[in-house]
Amino acid sequence: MTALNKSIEPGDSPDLTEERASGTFDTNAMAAVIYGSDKFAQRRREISEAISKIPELADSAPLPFLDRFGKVTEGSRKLSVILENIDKLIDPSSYEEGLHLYTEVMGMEGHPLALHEVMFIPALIAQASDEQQVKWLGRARRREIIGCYAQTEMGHGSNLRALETTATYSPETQEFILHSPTITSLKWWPGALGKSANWAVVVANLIIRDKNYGPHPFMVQLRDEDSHEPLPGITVGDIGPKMAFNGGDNGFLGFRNYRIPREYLLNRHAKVEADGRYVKPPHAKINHSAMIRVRSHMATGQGALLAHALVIAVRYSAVRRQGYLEDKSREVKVLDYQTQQHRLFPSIARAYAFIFCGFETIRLYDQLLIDVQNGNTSGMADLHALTSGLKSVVTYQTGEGIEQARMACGGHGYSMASYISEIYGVAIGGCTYEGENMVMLLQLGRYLVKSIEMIQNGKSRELGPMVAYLAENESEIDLNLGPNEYLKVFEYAARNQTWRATEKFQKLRNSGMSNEKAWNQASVELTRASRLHTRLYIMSTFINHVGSIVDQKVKGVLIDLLNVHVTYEVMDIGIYVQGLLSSNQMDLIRNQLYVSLETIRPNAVSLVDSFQISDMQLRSVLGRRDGNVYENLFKWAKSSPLNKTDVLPSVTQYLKPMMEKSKL
Ligand SMILES: CCCCC/C=C/C(=O)SCCNC(=O)CCNC(=O)[C@H](O)C(C)(C)COP(=O)(O)OP(=O)(O)OC[C@H]1O[C@@H](n2cnc3c(N)ncnc32)[C@H](O)[C@@H]1OP(=O)(O)O
Ligand SMILES: Cc1cc2nc3c(=O)[nH]c(=O)nc-3n(C[C@H](O)[C@H](O)[C@H](O)COP(=O)(O)OP(=O)(O)OC[C@H]3O[C@@H](n4cnc5c(N)ncnc54)[C@H](O)[C@@H]3O)c2cc1C
Repeated sequence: MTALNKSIEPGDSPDLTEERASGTFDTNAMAAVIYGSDKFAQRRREISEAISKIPELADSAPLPFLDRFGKVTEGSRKLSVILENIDKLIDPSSYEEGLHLYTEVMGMEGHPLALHEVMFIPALIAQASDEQQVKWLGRARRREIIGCYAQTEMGHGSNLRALETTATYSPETQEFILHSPTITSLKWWPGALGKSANWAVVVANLIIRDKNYGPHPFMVQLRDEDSHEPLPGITVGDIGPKMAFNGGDNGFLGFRNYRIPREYLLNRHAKVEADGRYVKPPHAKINHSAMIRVRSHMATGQGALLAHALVIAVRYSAVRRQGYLEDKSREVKVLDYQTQQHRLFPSIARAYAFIFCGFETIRLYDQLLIDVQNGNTSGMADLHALTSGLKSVVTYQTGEGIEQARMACGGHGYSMASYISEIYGVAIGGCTYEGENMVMLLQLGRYLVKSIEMIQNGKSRELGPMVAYLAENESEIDLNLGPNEYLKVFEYAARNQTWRATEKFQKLRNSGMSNEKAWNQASVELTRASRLHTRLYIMSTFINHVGSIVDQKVKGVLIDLLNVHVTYEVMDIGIYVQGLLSSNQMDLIRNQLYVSLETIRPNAVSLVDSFQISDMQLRSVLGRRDGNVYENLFKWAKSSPLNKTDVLPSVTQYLKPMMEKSKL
């Protein structure tokens, strides 16, 4: 009989083999659920296999041992090997296959095409007219040019209305003149801008005859396509090392009266005629669409990052033995401690929840894109509100989960051999990019306040399906009935907090305070409402997704995981449900959580194996598939450049003379 867990191989650590043997479901079937289809899960495995057969695609050294220059060079080197072999590796027309290929080979530290695929091409698809797409999209897709998305400035990120870069239209020459008037107007942060990109989608204020029409996207050539030297009028470079993404070249960019043709305004939606007449877009915020796209994909992306950390921590916890339970003859696997399970299993549930929730959000974005291309922008506000909250909650909780995973690995978690700190650095970048989390929670807060105002004005029937619960009344909760009852608990918490926060805002405003001051004074409460609303959405998409699964064994374990999720999440928001649940009910939930941790325990390793993240992609000594951690940890340490010689020049030059001097 073949094992249900497909990761078992001879030579593996017996501890991991034992864990895998206790799994109750087929990990390939679970991978099909995680990656949307059996076909794609299978393609991922085939691509990983094909990559492993090309030695030049492997890291030339463990990435933590490379300096910044080495990391940037390594990214470009591997990219060139990928492109030489691309037809052997993937279907080049598949975005998903490409993403898997890049993630596996490049890792997460950044590379020259990261923003090209994630923002530049999508911005062209969403914002360039058909004619402009003929001109640039094919070139971008064939990678004849490398692009980035340059919006944020040194002095302005969250508040787009304050951007300083200008694009002034000159009807005489039919050109836009791009200019950076101050230091604070320098574009600052765009990924791949510093050294790699030769084109950019630049967001600048459109000025026509002294009137400012606000931020618009322009296609701008930055570097000569032959020499790669910056073009006259362009100042560009790298912004220096960061917390993570150090294989990437986030950059700065300034313009000195730099001219581009009128046709370089991305004009699918807004246009400037030759005589300077402005043609308005169908929605004032349509220029923000590249950001909505990235935010829509962030739940899946962050779920994957959390998954990376959990693969490492759960596998390692099954081979790490420390202390005793009943049997004093052998130390136990640390995964058997309830505290360890409480640290890790709710995060496994969240990783699955984020991935499933991401499917739904991407579907909503793809639908919106079609609608907008057909001139229907009515869904924009809803998706903007939803994705603003979602990116904030998933990035924060992912960071929390990764940090717990690191601590769950004890001392070795702190070593770069675990690679967890790199994953953490990458993940928490998401709390900031695509809109700082507090700012985005307040965007959702605005939407929630408006929803309450609709109810107050007798327009409950006009509420969208995601906020309809705000108009409902509390009902009795019977927690024995399963996940849907927990959903009602969350609805209660989100509804109560949204009403309380809105009423606080309204009361302050009615007391004579300005709208802005009242908003500011209610803002912490509003962000709390936004988080609860978003967590409700995540829970409901998790429940719906599990309900749709056909394979009964997979569904069974996901129901167990859902039980971990709903009980943990409700305990976590205890303070918001005190008016609904008695202390007996809270005790009941707490006990259900502890039982559900025990229930999931035999499947813990199989649940993380199902993410099917190869060793190459994981880059973690602690998280190796075979569980042979200790001998490889020693090998890894020995490969440190510091160990090339027994006596370092710094010892000879400084420490020895110091010790000699002290002897005198
Ligand atoms: C692999 C790693 C990749 C990393 C890549 C990273 C890339 C980046 O980070 S790119 C740069 C990202 N930058 C941001 O995300 C900036 C964040 N700020 C904003 O998005 C905006 O400034 C804002 C949304 C916070 C506010 O927009 P603003 O134009 O200033 O609008 P108002 O606050 O006045 O709101 C007016 C009105 O418009 C609604 N609205 C705003 N955005 C949208 C939208 N995208 N779609 C639909 N509606 C939108 C907003 O809700 C307001 O509505 P009302 O309340 O009805 O007035
Ligand atoms: C890894 C990484 C990659 C990036 N890639 C790109 C890229 O490719 N292209 C690009 O254009 N940009 C990029 N950025 C920039 C990024 O989008 C901005 O840094 C981000 O939007 C936050 O803006 P800020 O830096 O101005 O933060 P600030 O707005 O200065 O935030 C500072 C503090 O002020 C608070 N704050 C600000 N406004 C308000 C408000 N209205 N109400 C309450 N609190 C407020 C925030 O909550 C935060 O606590 C990247 C950033 C990072 C970290």
